[in-house]
Amino acid sequence: MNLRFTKMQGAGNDVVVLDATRTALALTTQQLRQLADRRFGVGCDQILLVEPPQQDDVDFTYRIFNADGGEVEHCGNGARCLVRFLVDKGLTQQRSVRVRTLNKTLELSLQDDGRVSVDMGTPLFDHLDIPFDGGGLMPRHEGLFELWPLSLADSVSCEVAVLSMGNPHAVQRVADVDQAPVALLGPQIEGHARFPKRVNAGFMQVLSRREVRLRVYERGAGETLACGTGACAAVVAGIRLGWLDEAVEVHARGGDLRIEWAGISQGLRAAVRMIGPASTVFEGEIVL
Ligand SMILES: N[C@H](CCC[C@H](N)C(=O)O)C(=O)O
Repeated sequence: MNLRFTKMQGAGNDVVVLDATRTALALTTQQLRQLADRRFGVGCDQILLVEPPQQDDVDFTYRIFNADGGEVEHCGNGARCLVRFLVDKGLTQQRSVRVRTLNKTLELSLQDDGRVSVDMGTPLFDHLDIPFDGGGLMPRHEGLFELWPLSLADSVSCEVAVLSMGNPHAVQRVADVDQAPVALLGPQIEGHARFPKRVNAGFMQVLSRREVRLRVYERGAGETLACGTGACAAVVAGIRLGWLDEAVEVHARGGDLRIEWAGISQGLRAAVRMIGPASTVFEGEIVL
């Protein structure tokens, strides 16, 4: 099969975008993995498949596949790339579009400065929604947001905040992200038994109440240069834990994201807003 694709990146998190708005496209897990492979394929962290809407309150369906071929619920950096793709390809005449993922409806808006603003929806904290197995332990009292201990190999343990942005996240605070053992602990946290659907593992260094540095070992992709939902999860966790204000600059290794969540002043059901870059790197055709 010859397949046209567009290679894009948002803060260094790179994606392959496939247009299935006019012709249906069904790729096997093996084909997805090959597409994402940096030697045998194009190479990317995630593959985004754009399809016609399945419901009348959205403009497109937005499907996301990790480099391991698994379909997932959300990709924040990918969402920014998506609206840039839709506008550049003339698939929409609007500068704002609504898209539906597996479990979320997102509003994406192209800003005059070229960055993209995304309404990332409401974070979820109930362990069943993440999902997270607290092992019979429950928050010490209703509504308390706290860190949970995870036992790892060689008697190592860490404490993580757990929450969902539609996809699962476990965020820990570290003194220095450059020194954080992401390669060692990331895979152990990703596959930890307390996360039935695995998890994205965030490592956050708090520089001030309005600025953090973040590294994320992503479920199904490994460490990426940025993780949009990971940035949202880290800021929401930091706000609920009293470390951060309601608007934060997140410095990822591949670029900067602005995350806003008025979850304290407007209640936990407030939506998270993410603003950041998105750009096309190249177009091509691959033989799968
Ligand atoms: N690895 C994530 C999907 C991509 C998320 C990330 N690339 C983003 O920008 O949000 C997961 O399995 O939930």
